[in-house]
Amino acid sequence: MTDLALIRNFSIIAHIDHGKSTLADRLIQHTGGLTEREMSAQVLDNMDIEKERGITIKAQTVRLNYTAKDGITYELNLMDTPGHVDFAYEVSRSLAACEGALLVVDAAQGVEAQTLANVYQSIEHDHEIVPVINKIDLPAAEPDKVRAEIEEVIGLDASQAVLTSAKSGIGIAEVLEAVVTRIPPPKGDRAAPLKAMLVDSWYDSYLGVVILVRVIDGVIKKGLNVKFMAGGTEHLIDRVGCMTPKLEVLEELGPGEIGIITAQIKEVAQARVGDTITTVKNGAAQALPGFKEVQPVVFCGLFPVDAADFEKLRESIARLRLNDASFSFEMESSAALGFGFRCGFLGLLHLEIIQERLTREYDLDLITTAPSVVYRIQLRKSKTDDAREILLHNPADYPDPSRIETIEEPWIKAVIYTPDEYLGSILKLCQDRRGVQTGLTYVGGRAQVSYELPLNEVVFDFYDRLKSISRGYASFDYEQIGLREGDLVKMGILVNNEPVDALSMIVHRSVAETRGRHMCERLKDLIPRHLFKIPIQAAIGGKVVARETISAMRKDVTAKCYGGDISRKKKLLDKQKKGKARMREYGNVSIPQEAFIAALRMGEE
Ligand SMILES: Nc1nc2c(ncn2[C@@H]2O[C@H](COP(=O)(O)OP(=O)(O)OP(=O)(O)O)[C@@H](O)[C@H]2O)c(=O)[nH]1
Repeated sequence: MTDLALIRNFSIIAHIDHGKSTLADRLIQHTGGLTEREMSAQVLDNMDIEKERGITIKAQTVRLNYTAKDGITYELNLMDTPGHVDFAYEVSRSLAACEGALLVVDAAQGVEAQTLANVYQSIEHDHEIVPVINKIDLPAAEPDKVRAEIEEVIGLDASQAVLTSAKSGIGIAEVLEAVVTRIPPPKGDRAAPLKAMLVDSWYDSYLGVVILVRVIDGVIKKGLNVKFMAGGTEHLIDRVGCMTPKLEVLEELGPGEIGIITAQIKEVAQARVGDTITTVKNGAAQALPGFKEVQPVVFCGLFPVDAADFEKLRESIARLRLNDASFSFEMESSAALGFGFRCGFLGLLHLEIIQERLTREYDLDLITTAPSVVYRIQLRKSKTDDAREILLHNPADYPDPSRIETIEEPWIKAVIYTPDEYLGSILKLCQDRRGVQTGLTYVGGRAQVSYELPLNEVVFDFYDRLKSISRGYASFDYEQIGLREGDLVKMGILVNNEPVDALSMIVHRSVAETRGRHMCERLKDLIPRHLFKIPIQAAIGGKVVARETISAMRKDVTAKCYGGDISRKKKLLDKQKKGKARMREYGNVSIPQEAFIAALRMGEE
């Protein structure tokens, strides 16, 4: 156990790409946590997909032993936080485990939407915030301007901001000194009943479920019987340690310390982020505040392209779920797609990550149906059924419209930060997505716009569109603000007069016709011609709101080689067959896999 006065717990908050992971790696290197050789790039982002996309998904923590200028060796616990809005709750728990934060701002880009969102959270946790202006090596760096911006926009004193280049290693020692001298040590009582916050958990193939904890009061050690207060389960601690970033086994973790424990737990679902850990005997009476059950907000169906892969998909999903308790799945069957799973995610990025891992790590070809949010529907009484409330996760389960009293949809509050010249197009985008503007301010040639938007309008491609119309300069952050009633209807898509349930979606009546028209136009381009004419229709109830027709193909593809080289003909047929494997048959129409996702991108409106 370390004396409380010598502990510093801090996190790094930053907008995506401002250099958080690079700085973290430098701090580890400087304090000797790893030798140069062990120092593979970006130690903290240890998942492949994280590395590829350059974003942090899971919070990780490392302990650094730093001997400061005063000659004293301090225990620094550096918490890496996820850098994406989908993981906001995990961020809030990581922040709650610290007393301070380094606020990393890119010297060329300045303050961005996500910087603001995270810094306000950090302020709410009463953190001491140390501004770090990074990337000062860039020719476009303007540290003085960024310093002024931090003061003006966030209201923090930035006169003592540390200037760094994490890439070339400038200012790293200064950052460590600032952590020791400016961030306060934790408080805690060793004699009090154990109270530790479960900050994060992940699955390790050797250790089983590993739990990251922050001890508030008391002591946690091997052999202790503990209770997870929200989860209601009891476990025997079999290992206590910390990451340096290698695992180092410790005797115990005392108040104020951050470290890891294992307890023969098989699934991360049992170790819920934000839970309070106490002893079974003489434990704490009250749990720590702030625990929340995470709920998936975006749902979609995942179906194997090849029905024979269903079992493999089931196993792969179950395995992924061992390590990610925040996504949910249940079996679903669709008339057109056969057997698959309805899965729930924290957001679109989370959806993409899971989908990508299934495709890549488990080698599965998947069809993803239209993502949908969760709607709350009040049903009227019918002859056979009482009035009741349902939660709709799947457009295919949309009830008989005559029974619907009200439908409510989730809304978000979004903050967009953009250079002035893109403001007009951004306002139009938000307006087209049924947004309600709630604020607009200017700071140094940049606009900060706040909008309330239906989540349903954001889940498809809002972020991509925002990035493309602002050439990547606009940034976006959101939080959920609850349900609101809306005039929402189910729009079905018929291909050759057959409903394709995987393409049906819930839309607001005011935009249904436009969406329906776009969808039909897109499908017309995406579905190959057949030997017969194919009508594509968008319909609400029995009413067709848009229609396109794919004209018939004139000739059989092999007709060209009639009487010619037989091997060429065979090749063509093979090619066709391969193409077919990635198609889905609807009645007698083949729809390529890409059509399912591509058709959902709303595109220019
Ligand atoms: N020129 C320059 N580039 C830097 C510096 N620090 C980081 N970078 C680069 O900026 C990019 C983003 O850095 P990361 O450390 O991955 O950013 P991050 O903030 O951790 O990103 P998330 O994990 O997505 O939040 C990388 O290409 C880094 O090499 C710096 O001081 N100077």
